[in-house]
Amino acid sequence: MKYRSLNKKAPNTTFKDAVVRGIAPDKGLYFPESITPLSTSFFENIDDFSYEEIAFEAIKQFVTPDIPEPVLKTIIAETLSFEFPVVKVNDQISTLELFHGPTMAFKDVGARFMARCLGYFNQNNTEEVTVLVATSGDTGGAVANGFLGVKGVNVVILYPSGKVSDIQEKQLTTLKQNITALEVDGVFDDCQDMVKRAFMDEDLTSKMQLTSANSINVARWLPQMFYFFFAYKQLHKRHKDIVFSVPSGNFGNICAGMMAQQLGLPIHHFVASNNENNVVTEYLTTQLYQPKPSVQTISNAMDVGNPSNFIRIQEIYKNDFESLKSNLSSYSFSDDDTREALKELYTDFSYVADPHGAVGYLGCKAYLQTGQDAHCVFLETAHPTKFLDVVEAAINKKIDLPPQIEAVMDKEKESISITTYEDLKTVLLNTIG
Ligand SMILES: Cc1ncc(COP(=O)(O)O)c(C=O)c1O
Ligand SMILES: N[C@@H](CCOP(=O)(O)O)C(=O)O
Repeated sequence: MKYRSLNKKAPNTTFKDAVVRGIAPDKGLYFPESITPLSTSFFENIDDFSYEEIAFEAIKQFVTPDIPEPVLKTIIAETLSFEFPVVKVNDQISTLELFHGPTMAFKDVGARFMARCLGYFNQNNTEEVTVLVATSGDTGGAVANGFLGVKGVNVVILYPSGKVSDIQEKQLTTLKQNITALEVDGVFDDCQDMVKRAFMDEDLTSKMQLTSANSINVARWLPQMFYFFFAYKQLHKRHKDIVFSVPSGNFGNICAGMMAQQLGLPIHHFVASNNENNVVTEYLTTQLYQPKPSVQTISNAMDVGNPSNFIRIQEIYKNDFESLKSNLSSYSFSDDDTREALKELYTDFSYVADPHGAVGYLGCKAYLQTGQDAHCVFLETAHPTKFLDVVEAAINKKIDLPPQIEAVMDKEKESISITTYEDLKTVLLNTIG
């Protein structure tokens, strides 16, 4: 598969080159040159396929021949070594739990998949690669875990100081080895802007090979398609019209769902569930796309004011507003709404959600209230204990820590504080270059 830049000013390139570069030379996001739907018989017989086989069919066209089929099978088997259960909430709503991986957020799949692709591409390479990551909470931990100890790879994580949960901060600042954490005096969008600027900076790119492990990187983004297939396999016999409510920030996850739909997965509709960072909700109402500075919320990983993947969504729907609107609804909720939802899920359904999942649940409710006869699945994107204070206060109950979280609690944080892009450059040139 070849990839093209959505800024249209860079040459088309291979999967390998798109992964190693992260972003195109013209600053555009890479997008597959073509999408070939899977056969109808694949969907008719989906029950006969294992998750690994489904994932293989879904991603094969996007990564071969750069990743040969036998290597891809191994990468998928190693990536998908945990559960993806759908849990019933009530007759009209279920949740797809995506937090059973090592760092307990949905980012584990993409991070592990990308780390292995890069490891494969790098096996005979003597030059080191520096992976730059901006995080609003979960990507950093997942990438740190996925890339820990990978030969020839340095990881530099930028996170907004004071704006990630205590446990998220532990996950991204305590691993050390080839992982460096930079605590930025700013918001997530500042971190993301610095990362994107670094890719265009010849002072850096002439001295080091930089790539990204955010969803801008196709190897981090595309494996997120798998979730939608796994939910469909679990639900399709019981429910005809399946709707996904995706708690959204950088819009990589929902955009991966839209790619799954392009492959032919029968998804009835998408709901982009937002906290008060609601650029896309407003776009669908006003048709004006106006990125704005992010505001801090209790669903902090979605505190994004300028979602990177919106351009890919526009591409999927060919910049046709009506076509997008017929496939996507979007709602925005306050922190008070989110706390109420956490309480309601616990009191009425004995389900302990995290604040991001709670926003997804509210999205399902809002969509179903429009009178739609469908089954809505909200993605439970992180484990509730990652947001311990918020969740325990909302449900008025202590919750047990799983071993993955327990393991980081007493580890010592190590980070470097930075304020400006020049600070980032200095760190990269002095520590890594
Ligand atoms: C727990 C959680 N939920 C939702 C999101 C939003 O996902 P996306 O950025 O793909 O829209 C994130 C961060 O990406 C997250 O960490
Ligand atoms: N919510 C993310 C922000 C970055 O999203 P990504 O999918 O583009 O990596 C986070 O938790 O860091």
